[in-house]
Order: sequence, then structure tokens, then C-alpha cells
Amino acid sequence: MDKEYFLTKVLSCWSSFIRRVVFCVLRVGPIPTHIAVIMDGNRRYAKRKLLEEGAGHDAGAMALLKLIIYCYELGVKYITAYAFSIDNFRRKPSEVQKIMDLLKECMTVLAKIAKHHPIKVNFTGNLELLNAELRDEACKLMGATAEYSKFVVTICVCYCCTDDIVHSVEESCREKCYYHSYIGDSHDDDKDDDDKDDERHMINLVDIEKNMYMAVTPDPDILIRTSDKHRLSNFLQWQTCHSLLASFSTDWPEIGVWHLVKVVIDFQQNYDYFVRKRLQQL
Ligand SMILES: CC(C)=CCC/C(C)=C/CC/C(C)=C/COP(=O)(O)OP(=O)(O)O
Repeated sequence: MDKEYFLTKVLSCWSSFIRRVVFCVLRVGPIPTHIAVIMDGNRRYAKRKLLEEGAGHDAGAMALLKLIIYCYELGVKYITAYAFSIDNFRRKPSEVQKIMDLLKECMTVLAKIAKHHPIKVNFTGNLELLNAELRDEACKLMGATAEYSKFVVTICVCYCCTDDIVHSVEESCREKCYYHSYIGDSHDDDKDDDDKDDERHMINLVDIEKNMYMAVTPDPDILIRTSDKHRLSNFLQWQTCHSLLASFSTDWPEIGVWHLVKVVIDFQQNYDYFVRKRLQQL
């Protein structure tokens, strides 16, 4: 089905009126700033519905685009999706190609949405692993939407959190080595100066967090995973240590507005915890 046509329907149909009323009620309470999603169960959905395998990913991409619209309407500021992990390169070439094609299609749809709505789109992960054409498209879309800040969509491609941590430590070391070679060793005998110098060469939490691919967003308030799986699968394990984890038995293509409503209510019921954690981080 044509994704643009379908999305127009999502925005204009009768159910959108009910959705807006429900969202108005939700907005009486606090709304999460950032929701992250692991989109699991696309192949199982296709199998269950007796569709060809790729149709599951097609339906999954559509479900993501719909959820992006719902989050935008609700007033969530950031949504982050795990679209393709580095490990996913081990899948059948035809499946990898299918996801890459969908990524390109999603870029086109997001670019069109961004023409009418202030949506910033990030692609994050080891983008060097993408083919050159796709990487250029991703960079173009990031450049074209870089000015916006009202709503930020982050698509994690060629992403794994362990890779993000390693990349960040390498970057931090490079920065500190640069500082070290630029400033040079202090050769005076003053111990206090030496101690200060040592501190400046040490990598700390601020360096690591600043250099992570995911530094483009704050940590998620909520992480949703579908298809009855309760693992993080190397997605944002650094960033989700205080997040609310929501696992649904639904396969990803069937995720809908009521799942979003449920996680927001859970968030509101646990809001005191988030406020306390944020105050501790100040
Ligand atoms: C933005 C963008 C490109 C979206 C692409 C579509 C999409 C939903 C990608 C998810 C990729 C993925 C490997 C999901 C895991 O489900 P699975 O395929 O492993 O299914 P299973 O858990 O049933 O095996």
C-alpha cells in the first residue's frame, strides 16, 4: 500500500478525532520526553498472516511511521527506533536489502512530512557501514531538518550499544591524546600541577556521554519492545538504566495508539521516580 496515502488517512480519519480527545486527557498529566522502540516480530507477523516475509517489514515500517505521528500529536519530543543492528548484517542478503529499501522509502516519507511539520530526523550508528547512496540520502535529510527542534526522530541504523561505547571511548582517547600532544607534558616539579594535568588526561563520564552516537538525544523515559521479548538486544543499554521498560506481546506491525496510551499512563504513575532521578543527575 502507498505509505503516503495511508498516512494521510491516519491523520484525517474519524478515529483521529477520538485519538485527539484521548491525547488531550493524557496531557493533563506529564508526557514522556523520549520514547525508544525495539520493533520486534515483523517476520512472525508475516508468518502468522501467511504473507511473504518482506511484507512483515513493510507493515512494520508503516507501524513506525504511524507511531511517529501519534507521538508528535501527543507532544512527545523524541522518538528513537532500532531499525537495523550491526548484527542484522548476518541475515539473508534479500532481507538486508528489503530493510535498506524500506529505510530509503521511510526517508522519502519523513522528508515530505518535514516539509509541513518541524521534524528533525537523525540517523545514528556506524553510518560508514551503509552503502554510499543511502548514507548520502541520510546526510541530506539530516542536513535539511537540522534546524528543527520541536520533535526529533532518531533512526538507529548499523547501531549496537556496545559499538557506540567503544566508538565513544576511542573518540574520547583521541581528544585527550590530542590535548596531551598539543599541551605537552609538564616537566616542572610542582606535584599539584602534575595532578591537575593527570586529571585532564583522564577520560570521564562527560567525555563518554558526549562522544556517543546517541548524544543527539536525552536518555529515553520509556523503552518499548514488542513480540513478548524482554531483552535489550544491545540497544541503548547505557542510556536506559533509569527508563521504564514496556514489553507487549503484540508483534511490532500491530502496535497502535492504545499501546502508546498504556505506556504513557504507566509513565505518569511512575512519574515521581523520574523526577527524583532527574534531580539526582543535576
Ligand atoms: C525505519 C525503517 C527502515 C524501518 C524498517 C522496518 C523495520 C520494522 C525494521 C526492523 C528490523 C528488525 C530487524 C526487526 C526485528 O524483527 P524481525 O524482523 O527480526 O522479526 P522476528 O522477530 O519476527 O524474527
